[in-house]
Amino acid sequence: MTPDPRLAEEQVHLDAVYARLDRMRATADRRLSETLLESAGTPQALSERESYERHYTQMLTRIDAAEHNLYFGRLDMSEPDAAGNDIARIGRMGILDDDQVTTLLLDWRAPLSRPFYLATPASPEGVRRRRHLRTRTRAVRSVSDEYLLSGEVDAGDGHDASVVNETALVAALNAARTGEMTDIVETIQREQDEIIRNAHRGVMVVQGGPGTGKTAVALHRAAYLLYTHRDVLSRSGVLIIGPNDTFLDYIAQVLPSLGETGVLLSTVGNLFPGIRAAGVDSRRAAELKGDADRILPVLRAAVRARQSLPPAGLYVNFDGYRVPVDSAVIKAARAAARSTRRPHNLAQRAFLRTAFDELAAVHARKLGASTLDGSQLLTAADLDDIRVELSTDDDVVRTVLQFWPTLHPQDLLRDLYADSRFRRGATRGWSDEDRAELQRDAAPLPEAADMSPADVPLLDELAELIGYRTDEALREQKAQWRRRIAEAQDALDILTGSAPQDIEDDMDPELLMAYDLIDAEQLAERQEVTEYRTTAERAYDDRSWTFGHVIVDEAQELSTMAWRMIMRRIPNRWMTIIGDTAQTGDSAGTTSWERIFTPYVANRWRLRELTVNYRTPSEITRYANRLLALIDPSQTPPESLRSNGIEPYRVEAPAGEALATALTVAEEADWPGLTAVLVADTAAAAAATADRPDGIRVLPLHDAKGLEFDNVIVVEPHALATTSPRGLSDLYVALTRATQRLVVVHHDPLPEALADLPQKQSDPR
Ligand SMILES: Nc1ncnc2c1ncn2[C@@H]1O[C@H](COP(=O)(O)OP(=O)(O)OP(=O)(O)O)[C@@H](O)[C@H]1O
Repeated sequence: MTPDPRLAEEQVHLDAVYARLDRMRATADRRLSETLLESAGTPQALSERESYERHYTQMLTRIDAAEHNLYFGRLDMSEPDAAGNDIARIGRMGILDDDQVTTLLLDWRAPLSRPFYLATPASPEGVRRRRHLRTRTRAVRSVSDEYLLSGEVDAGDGHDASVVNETALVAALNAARTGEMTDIVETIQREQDEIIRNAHRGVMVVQGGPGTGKTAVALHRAAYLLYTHRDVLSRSGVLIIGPNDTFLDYIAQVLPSLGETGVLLSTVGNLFPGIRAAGVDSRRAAELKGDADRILPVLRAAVRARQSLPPAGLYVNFDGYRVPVDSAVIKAARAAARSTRRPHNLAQRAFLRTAFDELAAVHARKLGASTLDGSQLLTAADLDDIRVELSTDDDVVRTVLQFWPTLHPQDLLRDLYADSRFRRGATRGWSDEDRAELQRDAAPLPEAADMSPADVPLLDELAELIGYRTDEALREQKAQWRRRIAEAQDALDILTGSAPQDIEDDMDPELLMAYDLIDAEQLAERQEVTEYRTTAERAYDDRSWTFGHVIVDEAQELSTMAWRMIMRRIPNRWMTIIGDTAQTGDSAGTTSWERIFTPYVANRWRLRELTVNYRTPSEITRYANRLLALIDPSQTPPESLRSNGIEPYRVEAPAGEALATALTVAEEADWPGLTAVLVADTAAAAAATADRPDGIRVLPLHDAKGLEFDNVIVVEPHALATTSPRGLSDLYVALTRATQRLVVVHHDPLPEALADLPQKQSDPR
């Protein structure tokens, strides 16, 4: 067979592009080394060095990310442009030649690349021919062409369009899964492209069934927005929220593979600085904590309960007198603080000011009253003096502050859970059962370990009510640090000034601490350097950070309290929301987008839908769609793009042995690719996970959300469908995780949607 001349032609261009990429890499490498060698004496020089260093490092990251499949598409236009060009080559990054004028490669996100994704024979967008290239290790392996103008057939150059038997899309969909999501830049489809590049600057909800590419679209939209609005977004950052850490690990490589690293990926549970929520709630507790109508009044009441009144007969000793601190004084101070309408901690100053005014007045009345007629003998200046003295008397300040103490969100939430009287007062109108759901022992756990994901939005809400800012807390920590350094310096001066020569042999442990702190000084200097942290890192540490764009994936799982927390991070409301209400498993989650967004943006949110299922072959989708009809008959089931001829089947297991049987099926079958065994019970999944051969994973359903595998075994669907109130949705999620093969292993009777699955005794390949 004669070699295809198109391969040679494209190889010439590919070589030129890689050669240029290598030169760009060498230049960036050299500049980075030079930058690192420069000394940075002044803070300004240090700052400049840091910013160059970041620039070259990012450039190298982009270059490295683009290495694989750098050049993948070409458009031949029907008319040349003004400069006489009628060919556009499209790749993972834009590349200009050494002259900085000639375009060797267009970035896939550039406007000129768009027809590559949009053109169809019905609407060719000026494109005559679209070419897909498959390359590996810098060599062109295959080329396939599509002719978009009528009359031009796929044969003009003597070669059939299907040099590759499958189109790039089908090849991508059939590829074995690696356990990590990959990018789809080469095969983005029209309805997906319209969402990725959508110019709407408000809330856009992307609804679509399982496997329609919602997550893929969200990630490519992030990459597109960073490219198109780099100035704004590199300063304010992009936040992507996912349902759990397993999911975030699964998608973590997609943006770096597109050369974008400045995005913060987080779960709701990790969104409060300093907290990694590891606690677990009962379903009812999570539901109560997630429901703003139920829990917000409780949090408000908890803060107000800390604004208390003194017991009768309380006084402070001041200047040899007993000054009463009675309800009237504290009530006046409390009213003054509340009238500021500021959060609790920030209103404390007003509280104290009024309290000292009142106490000074009480004291002055006693001290300065004329014995003749009771008239006030003290002047206004005397009263001022008393006020100042009261406000600098530790005992007085401590006594008064009990009634408007400085609050900390975590301490307050722990008290609410652990102190039954406090909880009872804050949860008026709740049933005893619901109240008991909040109860938790006051175990002296290490910081943050006891908080659950549902607690995190409550901490955030309390931080708002209290006026607690983590960046202020960090600043305070830093200030403390500097004070300690200064003290250490004093100690060191004394130590070295008066030290005997043999101090090294005879060191007092107390004095050693001074040396330790001097070491710490260098650390403190490094802290200064952390001012140049990346946007994502700074945003992570700062609760009050507001992002330029926020993407929420699996958004149907979020509670109303979680939404309040997220909305605080994005006051401009430029958001992309990805989800499928039919997959809602969390009982605090949503079944209606309208209910979620109307309070924030009224009716100014847009809905976009994805309709094609790229993941699941039609053999599997048939069963999943029956469930969808039960969950929400109004939803149109997504269409499967392909069929693979592998029929799902069931295997019956002895009582109590469904999981063991499923594992045997998985191991004996030895199917190609990754296999997931999905169960309802988290503990059973954890116990069965150890010692599995590579390629077989046992997962509780919650951790499989958003993921996909070549082969999926669903264990005991009846249990999945009945364990939670949203059980049918859970089963729907389970059935739609497979890209190739679905097997159901059960002992209990099957839900009706699966009742006609053919049975197999043992699994044939
Ligand atoms: N245009 C495309 N080209 C190639 N692969 C695609 C395309 N669109 C989607 N896919 C693939 O289809 C699979 C499903 O995509 P994705 O996980 O984004 O779907 P989803 O809608 O988020 O699904 P779910 O709701 O079930 O989590 C992924 O493997 C993804 O890479």
